Amino acid sequence: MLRIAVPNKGSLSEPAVTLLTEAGYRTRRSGRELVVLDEASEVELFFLRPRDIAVYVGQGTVHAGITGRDLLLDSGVDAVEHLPLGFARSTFRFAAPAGTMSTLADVEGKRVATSYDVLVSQYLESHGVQAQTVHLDGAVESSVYLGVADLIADVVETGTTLRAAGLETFADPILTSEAVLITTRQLQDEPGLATLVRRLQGVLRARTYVLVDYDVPADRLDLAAQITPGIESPTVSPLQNPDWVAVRAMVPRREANRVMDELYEVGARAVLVSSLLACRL
Ligand SMILES: Nc1ncnc2c1ncn2[C@@H]1O[C@H](COP(=O)(O)OP(=O)(O)OP(=O)(O)O)[C@@H](O)[C@H]1O
Ligand SMILES: O=P(O)(O)OC[C@H]1O[C@H](OP(=O)(O)OP(=O)(O)O)[C@H](O)[C@@H]1O
Ligand SMILES: [Mg+2]
Repeated sequence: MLRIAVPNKGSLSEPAVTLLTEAGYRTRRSGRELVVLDEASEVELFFLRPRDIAVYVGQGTVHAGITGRDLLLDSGVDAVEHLPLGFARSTFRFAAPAGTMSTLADVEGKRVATSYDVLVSQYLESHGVQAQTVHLDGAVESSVYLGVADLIADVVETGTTLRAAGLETFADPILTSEAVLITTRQLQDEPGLATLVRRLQGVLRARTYVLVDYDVPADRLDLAAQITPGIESPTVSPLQNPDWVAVRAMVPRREANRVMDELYEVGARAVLVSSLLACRL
């Protein structure tokens, strides 16, 4: 049984559960289930606090876990990133009252409020800046107005929370984060892990591609195939009318509309785009 730690709350939880469900795992039916055994897939899912997941993985009590890159680094645990998962994307940045700070040197001697003390302390130390960190559990943006800190270091996605607090980012981003699958160095070769990774990759790749089907005059096939080269090569099938062929190919999702326009231009018709649920490439 492969033991996998899954975030039980917060921004990571819902997309992580969706990903595992699409990858064919049985997930929890209610928010109160702490452990789910999926015998068919030979995995056990443990629903844990996102911040604790690196600790469990680092101790080897679970084989793998889903957490944020920022949380992994802040944990200081010797676990490794195995696969980026493409959701809960954010940057981790310094921010201060608008117009008060512009470079990292301005942080010298100041009080920095954060929920990620280890990450921030290590970053400041490696850049030769001395400052005091003030640990807060959340709503860090309010700390400056309330007088417990001079600036903050926190997760930024849209920047809406910062703007509402009258804060502005400055200096380079400390980190770019997203959800990641983590394991330990010792468990990289665990047999079930390869299956988990293949299943997750199958869903992640299926999300980034679409399937394009179209009919094209046989004498235009070469032109059309250049537009949709597919992964290996496009599938070409005969049609009842010998002057035409049917073509099927995978296309990156973000290019789907450009590809449809170009296919139409070269004479393709009945151009259909459909989503994929999962794949093995
Ligand atoms: N607004 C956001 N957009 C994208 N990712 C986010 C956002 N807020 C937090 N994260 C990411 O979620 C992870 C933090 O997990 P955590 O459980 O603290 O989530 P949270 O959404 O802040 O939950 P909580 O409600 O408990 O504060 C980190 O990897 C962080 O980068
Ligand atoms: O840039 P934005 O789109 O505004 O998102 C960033 C905010 O989202 C998270 O807060 P969360 O809602 O988790 O509250 P918390 O501060 O209590 O953790 C994070 O800590 C930021 O405050
Ligand atoms: Mg939060």
